[in-house]
Amino acid sequence: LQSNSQEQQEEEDTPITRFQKYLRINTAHPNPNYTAPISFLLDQARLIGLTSRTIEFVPGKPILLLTWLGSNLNLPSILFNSHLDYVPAESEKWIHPPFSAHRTIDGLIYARGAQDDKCIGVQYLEAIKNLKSRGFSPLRTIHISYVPEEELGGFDGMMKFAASSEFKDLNLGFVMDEGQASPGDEFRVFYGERTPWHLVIRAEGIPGHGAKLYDNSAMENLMKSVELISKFRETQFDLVKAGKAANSEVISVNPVYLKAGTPSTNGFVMNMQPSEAEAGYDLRLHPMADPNLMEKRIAEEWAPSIRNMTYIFKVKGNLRDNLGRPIMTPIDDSNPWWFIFKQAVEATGGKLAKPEVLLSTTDSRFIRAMGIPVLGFSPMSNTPVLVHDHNEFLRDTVFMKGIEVYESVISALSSFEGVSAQVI
Ligand SMILES: CSCC[C@H](NC=O)C(=O)O
Ligand SMILES: [Zn+2]
Ligand SMILES: [Zn+2]
Repeated sequence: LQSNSQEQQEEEDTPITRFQKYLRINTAHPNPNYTAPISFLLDQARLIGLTSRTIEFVPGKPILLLTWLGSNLNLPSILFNSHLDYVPAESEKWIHPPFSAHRTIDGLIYARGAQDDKCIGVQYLEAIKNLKSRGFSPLRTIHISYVPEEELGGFDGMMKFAASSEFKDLNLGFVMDEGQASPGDEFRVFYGERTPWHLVIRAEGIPGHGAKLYDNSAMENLMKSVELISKFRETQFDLVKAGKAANSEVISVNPVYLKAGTPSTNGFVMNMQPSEAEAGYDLRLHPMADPNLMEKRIAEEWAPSIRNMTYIFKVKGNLRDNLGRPIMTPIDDSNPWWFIFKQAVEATGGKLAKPEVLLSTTDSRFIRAMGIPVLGFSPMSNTPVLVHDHNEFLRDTVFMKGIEVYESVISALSSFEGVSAQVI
């Protein structure tokens, strides 16, 4: 009986079943399907009455842009962004298959992407659909973007889009992008995020017999650095453990690979000390961190040339905008969007937690770097943070509440007339 009612439930066309359909389209790396989700979204957009455009900066990696024109085309527009891709999932380690979007009797929807970030991609559309059916008409133009490749750093997605003339022509005044779930009653909101530096350090030395003790081998030099980096990591982690800083307020540095040794047919040659060794690290820097100080530490302590070491950055995100300011969206009197957003959330009975800097990284950084204010927000309260984890889920009632929150947020932001000219 139960399975029957579940099947019936899934045949209906509701916001929840549309969410499930979107989740089931496999957009996991390394081979995300970008055509299927875009055709799904285009169907929705047509039904709702939004205009659409796809732009392809990199072949096979399209961006979908949906638009609801405002009544005053002179005012800067607003953008709601989400990404099409999600990270892979180890199916056999999940309690429900990650690509089936199973909804339990209790209303939990298990799926890769349920939190990160297909929820918001559908909620934006559902909210607009409801606003349209209530006869609302926006003053400012509303855009919704669906971008590829966020999970790989956005280099073939938002980075190219943000640098384009198409983006400039949108004349954006304010942008909303993904946030993160909140285990408590309050919604979380992000005004900035840490910047990624992907660092590779390399040591070279003369090879030698595995039985010989000698100075300056590649391995010895690399291991010295590994120890120093671990010590630095500990100083940062200690601040967090002592309650002196939040996780996102310190500099994190985590080893992600080690590469050394001379390969043989059954593993590695065991009696040879190798002539080259390298290690990869994922660093994340708070926007207020000093990038010059960090690079000095890397050059002088972690990869000093006097120990035959070199370093390169695979990724080195900017910490400052073109005017030299830390890349953060103001959340004070200087940013009226912040107050409109906050009021709109509170009007639905929602409460906001103290605004935060995000631990990880999203596409927002490319937009903030251009001086456009961005808030990161995914309306998921009373929900454990399961981004990139096994058993990612979202409760149906939380998803539905999020639609209501976006109705309020979208209508408020798109009705904002702007700061009136100052009277002298
Ligand atoms: C090099 S930026 C990578 C972006 C990625 N975003 C989500 O997890 C992250 O690792 O934070
Ligand atoms: Zn995401
Ligand atoms: Zn992610």
